[in-house]
Amino acid sequence: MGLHRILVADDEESMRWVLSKALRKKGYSVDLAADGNQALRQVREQSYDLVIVDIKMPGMSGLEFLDKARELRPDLLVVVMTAEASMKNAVEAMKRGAYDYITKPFDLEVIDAIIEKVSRARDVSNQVSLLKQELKDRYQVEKNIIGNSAAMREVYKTIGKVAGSDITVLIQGESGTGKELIARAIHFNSTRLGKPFVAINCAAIPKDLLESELFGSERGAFTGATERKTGKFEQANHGTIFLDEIGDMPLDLQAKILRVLQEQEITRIGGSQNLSVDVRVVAATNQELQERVRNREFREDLYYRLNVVPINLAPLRERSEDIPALVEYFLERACAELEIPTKQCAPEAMELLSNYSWPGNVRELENTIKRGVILSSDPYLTTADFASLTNRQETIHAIPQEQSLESLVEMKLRNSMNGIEKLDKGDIYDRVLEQVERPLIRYVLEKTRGNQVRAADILGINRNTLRKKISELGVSIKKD
Ligand SMILES: Nc1ncnc2c1ncn2[C@@H]1O[C@H](COP(=O)(O)OP(=O)(O)OP(=O)(O)O)[C@@H](O)[C@H]1O
Repeated sequence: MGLHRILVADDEESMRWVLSKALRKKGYSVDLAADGNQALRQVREQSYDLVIVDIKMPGMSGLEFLDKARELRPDLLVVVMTAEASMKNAVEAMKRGAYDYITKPFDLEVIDAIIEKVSRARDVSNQVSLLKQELKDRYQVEKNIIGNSAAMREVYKTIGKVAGSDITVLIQGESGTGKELIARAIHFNSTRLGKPFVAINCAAIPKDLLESELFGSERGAFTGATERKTGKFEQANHGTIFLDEIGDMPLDLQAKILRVLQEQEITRIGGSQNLSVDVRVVAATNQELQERVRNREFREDLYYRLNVVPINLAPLRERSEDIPALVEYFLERACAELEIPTKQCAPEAMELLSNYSWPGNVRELENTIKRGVILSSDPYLTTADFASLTNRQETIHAIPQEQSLESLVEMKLRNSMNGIEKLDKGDIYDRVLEQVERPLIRYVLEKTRGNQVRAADILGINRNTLRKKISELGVSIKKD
């Protein structure tokens, strides 16, 4: 965490020079401003870990800057520099929220001490906010796992038993049964709470990229590796890694995962150093792993190593007594999202839902309820609202991701286009498409770090079309 970026604002050029030289020598990135206005502009445009500002500057004074800067960024840490003679100013600055003050003239050691103090304070405050967030998540996880069937009660018992230790857990279950939800519950109920939970879907990442995603790579390890990259195992240090769809992992990588489990060590691609990591592994699969072991597609030793404690999530059709509670839960959530009073499900509709086979499991049920809520204008959902269940059995579960995106877009559209029928004319069609295109392109460019050739390939559009769209839509490209 620590400090990286510092802004120094002083009208005295010599002071700027001395401070920037000293700070840069210590490896910080330093920006300079010659007056309060310029400093404020920079604070608006950049994010700084620390601002060191002279209190006495022409134009906007340091105190005025302090007020305005903290209005823009309430968490900004500002240290003011003041002449010894004007202690009153220092007191005033502290009252207005300065983090500390230094009296001029000062030795560079004073600056070192301040930076050390700021660094420590930032680390503590970062840790506190991480903990707060994760406690919140934990609370939500507990509240968010629904189901009181014997099968689910067994799952809760196992979570309780394994959460306190570092035992490796293998969660098996069909797609959409809640494997990731359970993995999170294990993490958030363990002593690793407050440390990272890192999930990676081994089936979603191309095989040749998976290794560097997991273990990281050194600069120059392969073409295109222009900088060092930390892998998911390093990111999950002291926390939990969730290896989803582990059954899809290629055999050579399986051997490497086994090594991490045995030795708690990883090596970045292109690196020679072994790095020790302390990571709890929770893996999941929707395939018959034992079958894959028999077919020699999955290493037997890894299977036993992962399967220390198995959790089997039954498909929803085998625990249909959980369906009514899940329906109510998803009804409440969908209506809250739409900011409408909670809808109910008529008894016959509930029966229909309870008897359906749910090949896409809980995820499919969740999407079906969302869709029902959006499309019906009545406070009661009836069998008519779910009539399509009988004839879309074959297709709906094949595209759960797309369907949920569609529901989400539909929900937003309906929410934001109230009264549209009163318009005589408009350009709604183009404007809506633009609003979908822009975030899509921005997202893919972000993921490809601004590489337009790769982005066009992923999007499946022509490179020139992409270029045109970027300029027409005014997509800004962030390269980090
Ligand atoms: N018992 C449950 N209570 C409430 N929500 C659930 C439950 N089980 C699953 N869900 C919800 O269903 C959706 C799918 O769950 P999740 O992603 O955990 O499934 P998965 O088994 O990991 O799926 P996949 O194998 O496709 O990755 C999520 O939105 C999750 O919150």
